[in-house]
Amino acid sequence: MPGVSALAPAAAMGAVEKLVEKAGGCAVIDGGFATQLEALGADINDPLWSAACLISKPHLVKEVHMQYLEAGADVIISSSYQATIPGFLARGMSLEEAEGLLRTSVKLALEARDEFWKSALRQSKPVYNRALVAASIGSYGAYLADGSEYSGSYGADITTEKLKDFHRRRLQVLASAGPDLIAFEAIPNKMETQALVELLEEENIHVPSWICFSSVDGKHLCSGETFADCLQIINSSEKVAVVGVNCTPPQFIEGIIIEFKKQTKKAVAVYPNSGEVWDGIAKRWLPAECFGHMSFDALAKRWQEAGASLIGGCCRTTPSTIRAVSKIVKGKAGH
Ligand code: MET
Ligand SMILES: [Zn+2]
Repeated sequence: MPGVSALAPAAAMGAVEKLVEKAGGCAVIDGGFATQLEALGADINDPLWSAACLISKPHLVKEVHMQYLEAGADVIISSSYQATIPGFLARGMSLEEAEGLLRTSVKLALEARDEFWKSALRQSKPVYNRALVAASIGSYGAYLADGSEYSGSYGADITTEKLKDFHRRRLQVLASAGPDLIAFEAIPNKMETQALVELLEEENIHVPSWICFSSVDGKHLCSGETFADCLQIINSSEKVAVVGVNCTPPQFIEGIIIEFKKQTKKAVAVYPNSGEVWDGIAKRWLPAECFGHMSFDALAKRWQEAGASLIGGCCRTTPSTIRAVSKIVKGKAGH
């Protein structure tokens, strides 16, 4: 059954549908995680990127989660995007240590959520919902850190089976660490989409997933393959509750939502980047190409009207972006 109708009884609703309903039809996702870690002084110029902080600065990881919760995020995404077992092993860690760090990423997000929720209840702040914790899983390309994250070209030797093997153990470890959701982020091609859908079945993962693609032209995945082809694969899976795009320029999002709404009944999540472009060679952000005169939050209102059920931000967005998004999509002042 793809998706659950708006009239489904509460008992039949999944965690995401319940949250979206509680949030008034549109839930807010957090913003750029690595971006905010850097803003707090962390050095993420590392093959493990933001996941390096799991080793050196776990208190900053928790602090970033707290800041996004405070800003109004209904979903926070763990710091495991670029945390991989082979990545940690290459750092000289044991398998136990590597798996422990993956679990730590979920634990830090759960602790932040629980502490924040406790204090929101104490202060009876009705603007907040109890947030969900999504365990982040980046693509194989994010692990390679060679630019293929945004090209989707994994080379002739890569097969669906190899991609499943790459993702298998991390998925098992993260799913067993107690998150509310698994968030596959910035998936750049169809082969990886197929691998993830098959893996969720094979491993019989009970935590609901979302799969978000990245796009550089607003019409295709980074690989050039169509959203329609990938959504068809995902529609057949009951394990995937949400589909969407992240780390994609904001000017493409409205068109993408319209396309997705034609192709799927699943809830649609969008959390674009700021529109700045990552130059992987020079390792710096280039200024945003013009996306009209609209601010990120004004665009978010249009994404909501176009049918997105979850809206947030990705790289180069910050807690103030999320505060503004939360205000505009929930129509509530006061964060
Ligand atoms: N959740 C990750 C982050 O915000 C997504 C990165 S997309 C390249 O750091
Ligand atoms: Zn991003």
